[in-house]
Amino acid sequence: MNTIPFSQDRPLDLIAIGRLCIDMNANEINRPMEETLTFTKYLGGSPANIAVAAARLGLRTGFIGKVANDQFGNYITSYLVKEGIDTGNIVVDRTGAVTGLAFTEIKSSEDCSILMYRDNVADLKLEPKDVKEEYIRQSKAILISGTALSKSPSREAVFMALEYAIKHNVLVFFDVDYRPYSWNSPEETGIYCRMVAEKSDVIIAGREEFDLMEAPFGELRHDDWYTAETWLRCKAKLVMVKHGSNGSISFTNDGKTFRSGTYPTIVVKTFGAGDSFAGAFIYGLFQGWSVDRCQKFGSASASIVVASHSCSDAMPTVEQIQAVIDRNEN
Ligand SMILES: Nc1ncnc2c1ncn2[C@@H]1O[C@H](COP(=O)(O)OP(=O)(O)O)[C@@H](O)[C@H]1O
Ligand SMILES: O=C(O)C[C@@H](O)[C@H](O)C(=O)COP(=O)(O)O
Repeated sequence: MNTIPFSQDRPLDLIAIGRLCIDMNANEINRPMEETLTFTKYLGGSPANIAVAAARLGLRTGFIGKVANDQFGNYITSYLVKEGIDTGNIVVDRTGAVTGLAFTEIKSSEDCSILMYRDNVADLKLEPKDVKEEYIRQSKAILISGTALSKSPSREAVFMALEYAIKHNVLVFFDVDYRPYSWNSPEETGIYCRMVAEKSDVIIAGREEFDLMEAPFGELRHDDWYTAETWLRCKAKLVMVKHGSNGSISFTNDGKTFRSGTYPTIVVKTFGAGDSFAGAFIYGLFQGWSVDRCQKFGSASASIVVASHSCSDAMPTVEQIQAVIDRNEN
């Protein structure tokens, strides 16, 4: 029996919901932003990156989101189409909102940061009426990205998607994807993310992100076992705690624990690890693999993306990920 039971006979495997943006990644790496002259444009936004990862691996993937009515918006939609992602539920904003931009600074392989331009962004203008019950009903799973909860009306749109998913037995993946600049306060983040986590089947987050959700409700433990107990007591079947270059640990509702380290790689930049990890991990769950194997697959995928210049464009194929695993096992 699969660890994660998906509804069968649905035309789509995964629908991601939330941010569709642009990454501008510094071409002159190992330099501060002040000295960076040129950037390369890529599709960005955590759920967009995860959707590309999933589609490249062969999952039938769709997206619910809102893009600006401009050239960047057109670029985003056409990139997704090229990747075979269903864009029929991506709405074009008509209020003059803009595309979110992430300028990345790659100072060294350990020291990277992002300057975000996210005032009046189209992705956070997604409205409940943009979320179609019939579309969600057609999928085996949805992926909610926490940043979409940071502002209304996107927040309500996500809750609508969550309720439709529960109603139609669509599995809910929740990636907390904490981006402080999107929120008014850590308490606000904690409370809204907690409301989604309580109803999610699979929760994927870093240690600090779980701390945020646990913080407003008692003593902060920074403890993966406490985290697992907290969320497995709710609806979660699987809790994944990511620990950056120290790997990850996951817990399932049948009392099992799985650990994964990382694969050796030449790191160009740190970002993109979480999105590639999530995309490949989710793919593995769809194949009915053991959690252990999914976690290794996710980790191998991340090792490829951190060694690349981009996030979305660098998402690997099954064969590329398997080659990393094989190389390290022989
Ligand atoms: N420097 C690295 N080298 C190899 N793999 C890495 C590295 N950093 C992260 N990973 C892999 O990516 C996974 C997710 O990374 P993490 O940094 O925790 O996510 P996020 O990017 O969301 O913060 C880790 O559990 C690990 O498997
Ligand atoms: O999510 C964004 O808006 C920016 C991403 O496209 C970016 O490249 C990134 O930070 C990836 O996130 P991660 O995988 O959690 O490191």
